[in-house]
Amino acid sequence: MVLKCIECGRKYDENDLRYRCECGGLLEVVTDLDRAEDVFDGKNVTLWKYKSWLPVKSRVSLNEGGTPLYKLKNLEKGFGVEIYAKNEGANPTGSFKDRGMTVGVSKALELGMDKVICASTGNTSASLAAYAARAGIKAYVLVPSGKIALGKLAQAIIYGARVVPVRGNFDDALRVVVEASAKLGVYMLNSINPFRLEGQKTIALEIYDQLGFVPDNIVLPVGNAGNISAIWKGFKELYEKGITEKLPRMMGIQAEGASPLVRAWKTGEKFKPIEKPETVATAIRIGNPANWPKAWRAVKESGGLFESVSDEEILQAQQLLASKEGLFVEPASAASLAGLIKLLEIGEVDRSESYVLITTGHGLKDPNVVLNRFTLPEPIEPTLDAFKEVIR
Ligand SMILES: Cc1ncc(COP(=O)(O)O)c(C=O)c1O
Ligand SMILES: N[C@@H](CCOP(=O)(O)O)C(=O)O
Repeated sequence: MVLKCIECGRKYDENDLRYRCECGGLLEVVTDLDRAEDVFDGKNVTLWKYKSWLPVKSRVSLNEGGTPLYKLKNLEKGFGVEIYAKNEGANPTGSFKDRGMTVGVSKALELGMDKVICASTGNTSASLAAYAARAGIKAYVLVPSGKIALGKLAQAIIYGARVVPVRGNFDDALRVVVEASAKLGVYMLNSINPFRLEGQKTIALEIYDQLGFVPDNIVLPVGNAGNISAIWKGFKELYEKGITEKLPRMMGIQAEGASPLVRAWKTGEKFKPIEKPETVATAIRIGNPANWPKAWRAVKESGGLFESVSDEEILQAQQLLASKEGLFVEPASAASLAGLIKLLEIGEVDRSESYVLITTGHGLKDPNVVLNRFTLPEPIEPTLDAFKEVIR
């Protein structure tokens, strides 16, 4: 396997320690499709079932992947469309990042690296910390001070990472991490690292394996824009290998206050970062998505779209998923349903098609966002009469 620049096509050895091309372009792994096996029988789905599609030989694993794909029957009745959710909150640390980290940390060991680093709005740091612990190597995680959900911070701390709060947002932290990885000999495991995205492309492989068909549309939240690029790469490889005959449309959803891709998409202007991103969905509070050229290509090639949703729409969708389907996801993940609802309302989508929402992270990671919106009633006396009063 080799690394290839998505801008100029220059190739590099897979063991070159680099994250970008000399021209500055993003790199991607060129998968050896002759080696990739047709294992799609709908059985025993886990990430490592697809090892012949992945660019590593070693394996640092916590049994990631194999996440449930639910048919959202109650929401389907309400909205009159076929909807599924691929629930990535069921991964070992509660988000899709584990798919990237099992491959990324395995690659770090193959390259002989004993220190890893990332910038994070929370989930990447939790996941990197866990996989570094499993591998017995040191993790440094830089997070925007005061802007990371409680559960994610607790995870990074308890897994033993060196947590470094930064006075600034995610984009500022990532700048420092990119410099540190170039100058201090630490291996960077943000999604600019193409091996991270190889792990994440297994979401596509699993969706096909579990459904037995390629859905018409994939709807997912977009932050640093790695996941949408990775999932598209997975579907394209299935297609290029001749296993599937169809490709889905990729629909990327951003929060209104952090939506540089939506702005460029809708205005036709050149992509420009947002200086001060803001949203209740802290996981996607990102103004300068590092993978934006890959995400743009995924949406363009697939005939998809970018759309934005307000914080209120995100929180309502979070409540809907929990109260109608028993799925508690974090706010960023609910942006996928919020996006689909908005697209249905404005008539931008076809009601006869199927939609798979990627619910990217577990709701328990960010309990405050729920507790801040709801107040408990006064306590009652411990008697049946008091309870009867309540339900009267
Ligand atoms: C829960 C959650 N959802 C969505 C995203 C967005 O994914 P990406 O950065 O790959 O676009 C992130 C991280 O950015 C996340 O943590
Ligand atoms: N939401 C992410 C942001 C960083 O994205 P990455 O995929 O580039 O690591 C996080 O959890 O930190």
